[in-house]
Amino acid sequence: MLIPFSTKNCFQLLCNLKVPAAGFKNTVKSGLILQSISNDVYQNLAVEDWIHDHMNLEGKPVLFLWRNSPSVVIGRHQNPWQECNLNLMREQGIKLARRRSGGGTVYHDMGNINLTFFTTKKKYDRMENLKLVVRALNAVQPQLDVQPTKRFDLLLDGQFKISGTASKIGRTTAYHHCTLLCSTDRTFLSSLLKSPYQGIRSNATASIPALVKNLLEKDPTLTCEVLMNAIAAEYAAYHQIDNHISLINPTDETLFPGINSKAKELKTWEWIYGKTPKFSINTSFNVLYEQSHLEIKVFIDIKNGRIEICNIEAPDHWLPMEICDKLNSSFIGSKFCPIETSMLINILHRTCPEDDEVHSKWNILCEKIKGIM
Ligand SMILES: Nc1ncnc2c1ncn2[C@@H]1O[C@H](COP(=O)(O)OC(=O)CCCC[C@@H]2CCSS2)[C@@H](O)[C@H]1O
Repeated sequence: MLIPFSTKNCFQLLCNLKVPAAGFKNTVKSGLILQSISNDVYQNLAVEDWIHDHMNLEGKPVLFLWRNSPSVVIGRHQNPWQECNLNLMREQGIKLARRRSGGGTVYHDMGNINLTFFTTKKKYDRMENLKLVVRALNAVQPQLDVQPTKRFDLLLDGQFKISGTASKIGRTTAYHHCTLLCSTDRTFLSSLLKSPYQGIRSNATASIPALVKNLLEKDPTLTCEVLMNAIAAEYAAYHQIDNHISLINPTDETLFPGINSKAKELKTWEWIYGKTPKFSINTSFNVLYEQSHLEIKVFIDIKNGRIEICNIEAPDHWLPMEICDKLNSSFIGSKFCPIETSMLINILHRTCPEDDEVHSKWNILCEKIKGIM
């Protein structure tokens, strides 16, 4: 449902945004600049969904500025096991989010700015938006050499990526969102975006790795605050609107009715992992058991994030096939996820409570499988 700008809802939006009514009438021709007070990636992505689904952007473009606590954001059609180090992320408490737009995987932290340009489908123009960002950067530092590329990245000094782009085009409205690296932890970025998982086969969209750099490394005055203000000023000038950034709270249901359920959906396992395009894993592990080396072969098919086919093969003298197959069949239908695997093995143990040796061998196999989840 589109909620036009002039409805009660939008009136509320503008009031709550603290835009003085008179000032709004006199100075604002069209458009809004919003900035989130939240650093939660799911809440901020929910704001994008809400604006996309409910606002009538005809003649009233919106710029949304937002930053997140450390998170990895994958594209709509990507495979997180292929794109990032999920074990490291869990260890470090890094959130994983799947966005609704296509494209590759990026890392966000408080040193990365996200910009979402909302327009009607007709007015959607990524190059125009990127040129606006370049003008803003040059307004604060005229010496910066920043250029948009054909794939809508922004490159610093002709070689370092400082911004990546993705977009979503709906029936009537569209948005183009991009990152801007100001002072992100680059070491962390590259270690998180390196997948340790081997033998994955899939048709999921693959990311295009690039050399990245922070703007602050080029000029220490280019802080996130300076950059956000510069972009807002350039946006206001370009659209001839008031240079005012309205702070919004993405959990405010009076402003965005239904937004919390959008954030909740974006946080679910079913959305983040379950939307992964079907894939398979063909790999092997070496296991040391009582001084001998064993080779364990693994073939797994995963659909909607759940195990569809599972063939774990151990040497028959170590674990007879029928015992190994009990483990294989217990995996069918379960989430490709270490927590679910731990629960599953506990249930399986209860089917033969007295056999400690089998338990320990199943445990060894499960620990190995959890390592690739
Ligand atoms: N934050 C950030 N900014 C720019 N480039 C990055 C970033 N994080 C990682 N990278 C580099 O880009 C590639 C992936 O490039 P690739 O071109 O595959 O993907 C993208 O650029 C997607 C951009 C999505 C922007 C959205 C805006 C709001 S929510 S996320 C990655 O391997 C790194 O080398």
